[in-house]
Amino acid sequence: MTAERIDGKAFAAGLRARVAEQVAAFTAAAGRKPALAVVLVGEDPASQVYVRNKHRAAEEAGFESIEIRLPADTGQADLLAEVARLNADPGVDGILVQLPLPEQIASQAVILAIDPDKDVDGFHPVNVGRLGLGTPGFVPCTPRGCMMLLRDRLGDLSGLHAVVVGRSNIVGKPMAQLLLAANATVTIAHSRTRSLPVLCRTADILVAAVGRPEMIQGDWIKPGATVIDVGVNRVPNPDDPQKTRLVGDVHYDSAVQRAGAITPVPGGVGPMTIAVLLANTLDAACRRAGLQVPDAA
Ligand SMILES: Nc1nc(=O)c2c([nH]1)NC[C@@H]1CN(c3ccc(C(=O)N[C@@H](CCC(=O)O)C(=O)O)cc3)C=[N+]21
Ligand SMILES: [Mg+2]
Repeated sequence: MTAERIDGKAFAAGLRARVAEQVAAFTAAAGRKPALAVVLVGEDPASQVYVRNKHRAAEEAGFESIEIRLPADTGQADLLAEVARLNADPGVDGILVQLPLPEQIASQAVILAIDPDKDVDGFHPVNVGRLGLGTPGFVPCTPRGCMMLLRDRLGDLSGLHAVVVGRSNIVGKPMAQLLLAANATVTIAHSRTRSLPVLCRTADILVAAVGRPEMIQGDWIKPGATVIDVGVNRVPNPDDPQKTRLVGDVHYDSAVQRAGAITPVPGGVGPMTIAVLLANTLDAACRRAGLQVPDAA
């Protein structure tokens, strides 16, 4: 059996096109473009690539894209002042502070300072609480994108066993909440979980978000399962040590022989993250303008 490849890149392109249409409708109704502000502190090369990609995707979809770059030695107070300025700016709908932040800055303090109604990452405790309660709020982009791919592939998730490997605040925990809200039976596994391969083999849905390159092997996968690989790991390229290669948390070549469907890396979950960021920003703009929030998926 060879798994179907879940084309996140194509799905994300479709989502971005739908968002672009809704952005045009918003701009006509509100008399201004919806606006996303992305704050980058420092010069981490990977972060620069992500921020550039977000900027390009936002402009292509018709958003006003505001990029704020601050030096690597920026103090916490200065970053908080920047966030306060963006909170107070009525022309800004969504605020994203790129993580990780330099070590002199406590990311929790920064996240807490963002207006929850502009928190398009869904990282603010108010939005984390809303997700837990099942009340309207912003859902983190990566898990929301994974849910769109799962619903597209499987439809109703009721009663399926979902195993989420990884318990981070930005992926594992919110992913588990979303699966639970969709009536899946959810297990959260992590680095201390005993008999992880045996547990994974009971999963109808396996979400890999541990940040360990190619950790999950084909023989950990239940035949026919749907595998969502959230990992984005840069590893040395064996063919050319000067270069790196992007791999997931799943060993793709062995997993593809067991799974029913699997997301590749790159081209799976990553592109969805950016498309959902745009969908969340449009939601924020509509809510702030008192317009009806369009259906994203
Ligand atoms: N406040 C904040 N919000 C985030 O959402 C956030 C963040 N900080 N910090 C970093 C992580 C990571 N992240 C990704 C976005 C897109 C791809 C993506 O498009 N990946 C492409 C490949 C890109 C490449 O080649 O490097 C793919 O998987 O096909 C990956 C990872 C968002 N993050
Ligand atoms: Mg862990």
